[in-house]
Amino acid sequence: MLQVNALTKQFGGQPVLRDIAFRLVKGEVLAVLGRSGCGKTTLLKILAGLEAPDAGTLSLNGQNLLPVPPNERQMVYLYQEPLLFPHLNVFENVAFGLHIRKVPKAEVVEQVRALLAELDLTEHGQKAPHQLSGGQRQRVSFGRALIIRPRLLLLDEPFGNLDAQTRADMQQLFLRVSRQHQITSLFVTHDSREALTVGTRFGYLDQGVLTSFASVNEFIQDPRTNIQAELSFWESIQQTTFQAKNMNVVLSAAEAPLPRQ
Ligand SMILES: Nc1ncnc2c1ncn2[C@@H]1O[C@H](COP(=O)(O)OP(=O)(O)OP(=O)(O)O)[C@@H](O)[C@H]1O
Repeated sequence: MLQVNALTKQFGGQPVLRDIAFRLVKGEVLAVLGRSGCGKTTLLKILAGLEAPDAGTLSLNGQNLLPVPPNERQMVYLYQEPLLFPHLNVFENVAFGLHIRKVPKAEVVEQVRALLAELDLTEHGQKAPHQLSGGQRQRVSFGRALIIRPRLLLLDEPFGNLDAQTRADMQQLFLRVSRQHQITSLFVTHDSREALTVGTRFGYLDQGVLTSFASVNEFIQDPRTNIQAELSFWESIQQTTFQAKNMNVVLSAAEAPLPRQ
């Protein structure tokens, strides 16, 4: 279990995170919605060990994480821009984390093949990163993360650069794979629909204050998430279209020649 308590951070006297507290059980995905500049990246960097908090505690399965250096936290931080080694092909990029852990070669081949198949990348194993599409590169990056069985996956708008369809496909893939491997994740996004799709728990970060919601309904109902406003917008569009269609039916009926008596 990940436990975060009373975490605070300032930059130049300006508070960026205020008294952040939450718990995450294995396999849960905390989707944190927040506007630009609300402190999402700072929170992820503190969890990953790339920034130090000013105060607060951070523990994973009872272990105090604060003294643990980033490379020993067994966390993976995924951003919008997939980080791949340009000189290694897809297979070797995914295998990298196993090679540095001295996993026997035959086992590496078996694990990487299985993961590439899961990520629909089997036919791209020999390609270099520059020969892939953005969505494929992001899948390889995901594969590099998953292969080392991270204790916590930190996702910072990971699909923000992808077109709407590829983004939706990646969300589904994330859901399938993270459920299957019981990956605990903190997924930050500006997009409420993405938060609703990937999250099992929900939070809203505003000016460094994290609100955790007890249920998806509370998250949807909170006006700050803007979900109700968006739903009303789509309902009004639907109504307008419906009325326009009906109007067309009435007009075309009026224009139709009268049946002969
Ligand atoms: N190293 C730093 N030094 C000074 N200020 C910083 C530093 N890092 C972040 N900040 C400030 O902290 C605030 C939060 O930054 P952060 O990157 O966490 O925001 P964010 O929510 O991830 O935004 P975005 O979605 O735009 O990436 C911003 O006002 C930013 O300018």
